[in-house]
Amino acid sequence: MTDPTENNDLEDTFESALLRYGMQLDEPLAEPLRRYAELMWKFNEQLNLTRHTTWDLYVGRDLRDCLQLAHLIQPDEAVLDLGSGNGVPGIPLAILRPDVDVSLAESVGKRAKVLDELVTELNLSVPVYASRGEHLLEDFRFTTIVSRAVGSLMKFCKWVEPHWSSFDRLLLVKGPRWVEERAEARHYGVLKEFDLRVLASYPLGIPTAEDEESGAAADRGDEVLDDDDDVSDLEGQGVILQLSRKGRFA
Ligand SMILES: C[S@@+](CC[C@H](N)C(=O)[O-])C[C@H]1O[C@@H](n2cnc3c(N)ncnc32)[C@H](O)[C@@H]1O
Repeated sequence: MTDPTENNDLEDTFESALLRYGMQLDEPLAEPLRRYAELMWKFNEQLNLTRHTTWDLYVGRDLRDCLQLAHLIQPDEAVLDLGSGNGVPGIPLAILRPDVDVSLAESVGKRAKVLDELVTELNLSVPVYASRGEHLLEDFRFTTIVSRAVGSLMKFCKWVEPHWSSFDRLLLVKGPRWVEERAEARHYGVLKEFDLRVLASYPLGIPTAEDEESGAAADRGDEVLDDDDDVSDLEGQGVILQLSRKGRFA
């Protein structure tokens, strides 16, 4: 697998990055996704929103995660992106899945204001709440909470623990360190009441021919992970974890 950030010879356009990562998007989706990145980078000059300021990083890290997530949401769901920051994954998800009601929660007021401007400019019908996501759960109900780069598995279990009647499942986009997060959460006993599943796993970086052949970016099915399950086959991969109440998605 190649790390695109180390190769200065690669052409850095949206189209070439999509090609390199083997992603195909129809123009009606590609256009707003391109525009979102351009707007985000414009706001990034005033406020620290993202370090992914090349097309390769945007496509290879942000879009890759959002496309994986988009496959895992059922029609007509109500989704909350908790800790939206720059809008990932909520904004691309709203573009990719217009049938889904997406809301964004961001606790830092200045970032929430920028998110508001982004969704307005992109003509998306996406409410933005300048609030801690878990506080919203006191007044609203969602089917799925999605989140990336906001907190450890253990933190999430604690944040949402009093609010499980306000949503059905959590989908967390995680890098390879999720294995240590799982060990920490197990150690403190916070996973006892929950089922943890790896809904998707995928290679980080540009997929190789072998990745394509072996189906490395594959749905993992919906097996609940047992305490002693060997997950070494997922080493170095990105994953989407689903946390739900025991037996809820049996
Ligand atoms: C590292 S950024 C990640 C942004 C984006 N999700 C991404 O993947 O690039 C984390 C963001 O979550 C926000 N945040 C942290 N805890 C939060 C909470 N409990 N509710 C809402 N926002 C939160 C922070 O203010 C920050 O903007």
